[in-house]
Amino acid sequence: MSLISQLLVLLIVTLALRPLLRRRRHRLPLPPGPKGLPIIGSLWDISQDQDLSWIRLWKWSRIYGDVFQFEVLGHRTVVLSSQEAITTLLEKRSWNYSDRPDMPMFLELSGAEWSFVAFRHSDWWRLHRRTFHQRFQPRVMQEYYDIQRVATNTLIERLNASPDDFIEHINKFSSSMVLKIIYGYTLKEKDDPYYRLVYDAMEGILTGSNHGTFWVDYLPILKYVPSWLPGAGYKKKAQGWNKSILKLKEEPWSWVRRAVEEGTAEPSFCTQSAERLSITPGDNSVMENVVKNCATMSFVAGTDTSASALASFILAMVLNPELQVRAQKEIDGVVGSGRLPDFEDRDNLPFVNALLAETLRWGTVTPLAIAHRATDDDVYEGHFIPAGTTVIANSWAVLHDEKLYGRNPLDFDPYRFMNNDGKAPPSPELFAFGFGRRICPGRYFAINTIYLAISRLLASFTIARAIDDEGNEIIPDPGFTDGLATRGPSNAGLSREILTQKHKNRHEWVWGTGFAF
Ligand code: HEM
Repeated sequence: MSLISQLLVLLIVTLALRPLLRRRRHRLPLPPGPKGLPIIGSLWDISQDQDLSWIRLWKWSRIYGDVFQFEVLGHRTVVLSSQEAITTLLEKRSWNYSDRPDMPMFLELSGAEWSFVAFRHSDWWRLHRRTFHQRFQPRVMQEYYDIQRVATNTLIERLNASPDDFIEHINKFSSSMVLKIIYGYTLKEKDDPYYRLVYDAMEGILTGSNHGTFWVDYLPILKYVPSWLPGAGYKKKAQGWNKSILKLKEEPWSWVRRAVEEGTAEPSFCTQSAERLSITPGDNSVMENVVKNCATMSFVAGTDTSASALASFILAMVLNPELQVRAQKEIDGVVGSGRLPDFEDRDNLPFVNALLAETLRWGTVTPLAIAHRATDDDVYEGHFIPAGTTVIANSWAVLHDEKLYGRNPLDFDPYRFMNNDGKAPPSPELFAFGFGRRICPGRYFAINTIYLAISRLLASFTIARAIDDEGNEIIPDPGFTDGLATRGPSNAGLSREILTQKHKNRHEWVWGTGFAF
């Protein structure tokens, strides 16, 4: 029998026997869910539904409940869509839900072995998390203020010079900050190699790490299938991503290494961690590898996420000009026109804070967070959750729950956070950054970044609607992209409608309250 036939037989036998071999370890029923077909389970339903992944899961939750399950190729996934279920399982019982499902597409085939976001719950993951946390805990945040101020001012200058390129400017804004903090590297104005590198790798990272996008995540044996076999397109995709994903780890680190050798290195996450852990860059120690992994992880995690939140904010301002006027009045009243808003102004800017909260809620950057996995068998409200189950929290569903955030959750409405009767809804920060022991460790830095950018943009510009050839305002479609991290303007809503108006009377950034920086 040829190798292919052997592999196919092995595959079919594995799939057919999986349900039979699975022990029924508990008498309680599994959570409700779609029945699915023999062997493939709900794969057909999933592949037929063209909705964004979190909308599809939200729709299923309306049919099967806030805790439902489905099976694909013998792999069980439980989806949590309510605050109660997420808090109980992922927060209160985080000892059992801090593992990750296997992500062979991402970690092995695409070469992202540095990505500790995808590591199993293990000592190896703990070592990375501790190393990262040292430089991203709240008490360190002030050390980054100057870098955040300079990056925000540069963003304003770039927007003023070429407003049409606003998507590129916000991308550069967030990557310039992480490059500086992590490697001590200053982003070049044009053709920066590391900026290009991270965006070259981004498609593979966002798609590959979204668990379940590829069958191989459900059936890891498929990673051994030769890439020339029909249907093995995922392997070719992974090979295409592999090069830039690997380079992401090596190239910026080599730059730091050279800078250290030449005595020109600026203090950064890399140099400070190396000093603290007595590593010499290039010594090939275990800890050198850990620091390199953490650095690469931060470069990636910190680049697209904050940029995505800012893109959603800009879209929200284009859609809701009256909110912008109100926020600008608040800023003018508190800060005046002689300087830009700063970190210490934050407590005095309640409406700007409400805009920030609503941006995190409405434009949910990571709508399905990142998949967790149950380590041991568990029971929730009379339903059995077997060990090994993948557990997905639908953060988007919770952040759009009318019971928590009031009416019209699809509308951008910061007033929902301005309630003075003591019944303000829960802070979106509780759901926007993941859960339990795997909660985003970069969230303090991300919130500071978004706050400063929002408040300084509002103080500097009025973000106006584009005008079409007939003189009518263009109202962009608030479309969101699919994947691990989404984007408000999606390069489809705002950019397609506004940026492609390049040579017409288009999107307008009007110089605002008239101060200099
Ligand atoms: C708006 C900005 C951001 C959002 C919405 C966001 C969201 C998330 C989410 C949902 C997770 C998964 C949590 C879970 O598994 O439950 C995560 C993990 C992570 N994030 Fe962020 N993040 C943001 C910014 C950042 C930044 C700026 C950094 C670093 C500088 C960062 C570093 C990380 C790391 C290292 C992990 C992996 C944690 C682990 O698996 O233990 N994030 N983030």
